[in-house]
Amino acid sequence: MKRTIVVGTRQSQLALTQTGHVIDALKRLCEEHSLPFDFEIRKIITKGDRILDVTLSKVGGKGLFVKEIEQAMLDGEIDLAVHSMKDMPSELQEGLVNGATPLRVDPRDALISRQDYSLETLPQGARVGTSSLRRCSQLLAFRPDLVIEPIRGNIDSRLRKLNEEGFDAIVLAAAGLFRMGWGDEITTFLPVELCLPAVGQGALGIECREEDHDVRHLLSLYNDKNTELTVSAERKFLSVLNGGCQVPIGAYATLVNDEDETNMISSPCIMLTGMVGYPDGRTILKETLIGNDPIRLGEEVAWKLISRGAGEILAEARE
Ligand SMILES: NCc1[nH]cc(CCC(=O)O)c1CC(=O)O
Repeated sequence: MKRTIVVGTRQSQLALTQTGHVIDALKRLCEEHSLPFDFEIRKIITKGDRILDVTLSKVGGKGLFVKEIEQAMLDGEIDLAVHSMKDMPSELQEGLVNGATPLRVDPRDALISRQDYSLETLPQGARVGTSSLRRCSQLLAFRPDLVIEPIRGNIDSRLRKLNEEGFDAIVLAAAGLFRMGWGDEITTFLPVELCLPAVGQGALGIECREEDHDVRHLLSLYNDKNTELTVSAERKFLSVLNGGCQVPIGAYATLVNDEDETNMISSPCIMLTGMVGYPDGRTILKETLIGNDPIRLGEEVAWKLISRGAGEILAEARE
């Protein structure tokens, strides 16, 4: 008897597309490993989807999109759910776990501009659309003359607004555009040195019930250890700073060496950069440290920034 795994998803095009990709990958793993599973999609409308017209940072509440999906999972209506890692809350509900962190794709932010402007060549006072305080802070630090204006909605409606609302450019995560097959829309990528990505950007998380051993076994086959390590350092950094999805915080971790001089595999070495900045870009604090343990590393980078005044910046940004 085949078990049908019910996959919950939000209705946005991005959510549906990501969920589709993950189901395809899981089906391939089931074939490879002779696992007897079928898959079925169930769409869920979350609170976050119903209030897209309100500024999300004002509505607050971490994991706005995730809560109802988690309840459906606890109720047994669905068995797993695919989340953009950067939208996944730091604390999952009791009884639920992140069963897999698949291989991360491009973590960078991308500039989509009319007339092929790069961030350097945008005219003085150009209007750039983004609702992210993190993007706003870093763009203004580099180009204080830019006029940053909020732009909300799904990726497709933001691309439409670029033209309809007369923006010179907008900034979106490259990952979402690639997953949608819209990579061609990208004018330039913002280097991570200029615009540090959101914690977990470009990665996915796959949530399931802690006790669901069939699903957890399947998901363990889909996990990417390196992505899991680097993303957990970034997420620890964020949780120490107590950041939600709308704070001027960024972080990006990579593995710096898998081997020591003798070419023996040594424990992975993680390099984590964290940033906190005023939304107007007048000050940006950044810190880079290297370490073996992702949790300690995340804490250390956060404490270092706190000792340099990150707490005051965040308190002001939250007002
Ligand atoms: N904040 C919304 C959001 N959540 C996840 C993505 C796609 C990128 C990703 O998976 O990291 C986006 C769009 C964006 O920021 O441009």
